[in-house]
Amino acid sequence: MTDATFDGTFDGTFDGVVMQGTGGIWQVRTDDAALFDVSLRGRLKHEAHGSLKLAVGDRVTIGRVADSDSWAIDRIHPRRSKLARRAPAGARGERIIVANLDQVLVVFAAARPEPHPRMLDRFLVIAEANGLAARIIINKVDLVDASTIRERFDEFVKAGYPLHLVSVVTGEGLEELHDEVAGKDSALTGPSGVGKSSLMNRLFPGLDLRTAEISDSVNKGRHTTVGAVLHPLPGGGFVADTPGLREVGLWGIDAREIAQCFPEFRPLIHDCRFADCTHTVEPECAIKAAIRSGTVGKGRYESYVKLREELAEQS
Ligand SMILES: Nc1nc2c(ncn2[C@@H]2O[C@H](COP(=O)(O)OP(=O)(O)OP(=O)(O)O)[C@@H](O)[C@H]2O)c(=O)[nH]1
Ligand SMILES: [Zn+2]
Repeated sequence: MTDATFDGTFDGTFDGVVMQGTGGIWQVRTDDAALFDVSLRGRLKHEAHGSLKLAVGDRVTIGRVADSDSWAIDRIHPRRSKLARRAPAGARGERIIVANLDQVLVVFAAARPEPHPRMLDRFLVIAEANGLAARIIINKVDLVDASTIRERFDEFVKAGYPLHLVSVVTGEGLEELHDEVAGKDSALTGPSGVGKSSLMNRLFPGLDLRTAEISDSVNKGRHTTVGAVLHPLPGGGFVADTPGLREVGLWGIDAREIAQCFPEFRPLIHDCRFADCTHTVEPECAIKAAIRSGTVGKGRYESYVKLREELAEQS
């Protein structure tokens, strides 16, 4: 197998996906499910300081380095999407957490731990700022009465987010959720203890989310993998476990962009009297009118105001 970029350095090339990586060694899974530990070629390493930074989730072409047993990444394919942490103000560049995602799965629990809707807003804003679709999953619905949960998360349904009420214990809602995850490339996130691993292991038996085998060379000298790790799903697609996202701040998002990160605000923004309306103190603000009429949730608006203030302080 060769391709147009083959320059004689490799015996052959294969296409695959970067599953994980630390310390310059990356694990690539080829399209026929073989795993390789690879490094970046010198040329790409230099480019990595520019716009082309290799990330978990990237599609790559790898090849065997001639006259050796080692493999290297020959080419990084263009990305269709990315989940990135932007750099703090003043710093350059961004850190890509996962490339090539279809959606972000934000998992919270109905109870134990108690859900914080305003924390959920932060996860959703991160997804929106990256142009990614988000799906809200409320696990442990066996612990709380159904109408209480529905009421509690109604503002997110109004905002247009798909909401899955599920329980690993009773099996409720799992079939529908399975159909929305299978075959797709998803990032999994949410607070600790909400049941993310239990849920994925139940949806895809054998996935073994937290105990995924980290190849020795990839994890050399480290106790835990710091970056995202992809878990391939049977039948295609993957789930990316993204520990990094839990601490992701909203660094680098412009305060003026934040209203765009609330999907239920987007169709209203142009109806405000002032084109540069901040939706806080101005008269004839379409968003404040929507809160009064109940089409936009008060809690969501509270998050908007708080996040906007935080971001304004950064710049
Ligand atoms: N009642 C109830 N308990 C659940 C459910 N799903 C998971 N749990 C329990 O919740 C606890 C946390 O589950 P985990 O799967 O470890 O949670 P996690 O989100 O992966 O946690 P981290 O690894 O810390 O991020 C475990 O004790 C599970 O048995 C559920 O649907 N109902
Ligand atoms: Zn306004």
